[in-house]
Amino acid sequence: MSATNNSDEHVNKLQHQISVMRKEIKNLRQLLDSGVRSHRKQMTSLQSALTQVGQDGVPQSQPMAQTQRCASNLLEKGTIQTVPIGYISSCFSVKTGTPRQPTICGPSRATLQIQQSVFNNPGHSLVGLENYSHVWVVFLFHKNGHLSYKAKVMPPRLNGQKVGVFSTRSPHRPNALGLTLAKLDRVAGDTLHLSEVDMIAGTPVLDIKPYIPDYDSPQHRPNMHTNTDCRLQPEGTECAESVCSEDPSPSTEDAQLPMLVVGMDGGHSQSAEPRLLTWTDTSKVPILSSDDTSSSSAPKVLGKGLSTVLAELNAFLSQGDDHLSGWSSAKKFPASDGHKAKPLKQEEDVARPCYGEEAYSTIAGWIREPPVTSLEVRFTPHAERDLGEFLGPSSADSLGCNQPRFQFLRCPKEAASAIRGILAADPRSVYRRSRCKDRLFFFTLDTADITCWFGPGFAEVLQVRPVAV
Ligand SMILES: C[S@@+](CC[C@H](N)C(=O)[O-])C[C@H]1O[C@@H](n2cnc3c(N)ncnc32)[C@H](O)[C@@H]1O
Repeated sequence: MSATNNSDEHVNKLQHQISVMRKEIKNLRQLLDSGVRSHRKQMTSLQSALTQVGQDGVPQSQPMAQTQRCASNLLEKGTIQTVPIGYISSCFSVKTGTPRQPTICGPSRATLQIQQSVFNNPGHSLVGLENYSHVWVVFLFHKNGHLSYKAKVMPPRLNGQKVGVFSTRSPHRPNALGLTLAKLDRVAGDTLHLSEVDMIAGTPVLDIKPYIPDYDSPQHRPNMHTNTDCRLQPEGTECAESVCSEDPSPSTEDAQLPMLVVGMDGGHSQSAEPRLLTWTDTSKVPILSSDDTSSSSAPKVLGKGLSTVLAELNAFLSQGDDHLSGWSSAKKFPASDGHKAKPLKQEEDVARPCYGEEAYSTIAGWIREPPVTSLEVRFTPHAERDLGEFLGPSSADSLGCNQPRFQFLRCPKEAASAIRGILAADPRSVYRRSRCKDRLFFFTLDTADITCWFGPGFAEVLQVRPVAV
């Protein structure tokens, strides 16, 4: 009897506990709901507040993380609030008479001071830029007068003929964005000293990027694994065997580009990076010695030792102007000054040729000699087979089966080439590279999901699967 009473009591206690817990859960749910509601409200007001910035100039005092979340939402929709990083002071005050392109008038000079409202220490944002001779300036045509634009325009030099606005550099375009490649004469603290500009005073500048011929000039681009000939491999059929093997020979394009690359021991007092000197017009570049410069292999030239290269360069230059015929701008080139190792300080006038004498562009040494080495890329036989299954976008379905099909890439061989390029450059973040070395790495290329892993000095593709639809 007493045992039954005890178990009844126990059941009652349990039931009571359950009902208390239910109440607590209900309360928690209510709290959560109201929290979510207020969070949503906050988000909406943040978004509308953000859209106001720039229109009324009121700075937002919202928490950073929330603001960034909202800003990224806006970015994804293509809505951005631009904040000029500075305003041009230039020798041109009105549009009339301002050069139509920077190449028209080299001595056209300007300065750009980075605004303190953008960075607490504006000068910090320019550290390293002194290694470059040219910068892209992205700016607003703020004096367009009206914001109208037409699909077809009449470029002055076409004398009345019309062409599509996007085939021109007309200021009257949607978004009124201008792009000028300016010469960077000097960086002094928070200020850039420029020449070869075509912007009027007061022009709001949105961004500055270093000019890097390897990225920005097709004739200077290194071999990008793009010379795949899909015709050698019937699309999606017999590719599997050799689809992933590396091209044995360098591209002919590579061989034809005798770009002179000279390592300069800039004796840089602030950074250990060497500067590279590259001739911008490779077609006019005299070749120093067939062994060293005809192959356009920058690391090879640099690998020789800077002093040897400088000695060779000086020897070449001291041979006189005869060797420079057909290269008129170089005749005035200040051979010794321009090539001597010279400390580059931010606040110092850099020994660069004056307008009309420059025949080169310079870039930071780490662009071509980065501390991150490129990786060897391998495919497992399994991954090769996977990739060989894919068809090109226009190939006829073989045997009517449901083979995976690329949308953009022309054939598995081209895909293998793209994968090689991506992995050789080690796409991992610094964090992943150091902290999660052993993790599998996934990425998507066209319609293929790629799985790989990284070992010391190599990346190996393990699997290539069609993207799940
Ligand atoms: C043809 S645009 C080319 C600008 C730039 N190099 C580009 O390709 O985007 C150059 C002309 O724009 C005009 N211009 C320069 N700064 C401007 C500004 N802030 N607002 C409106 N027009 C400007 C000048 O008349 C100049 O001759």
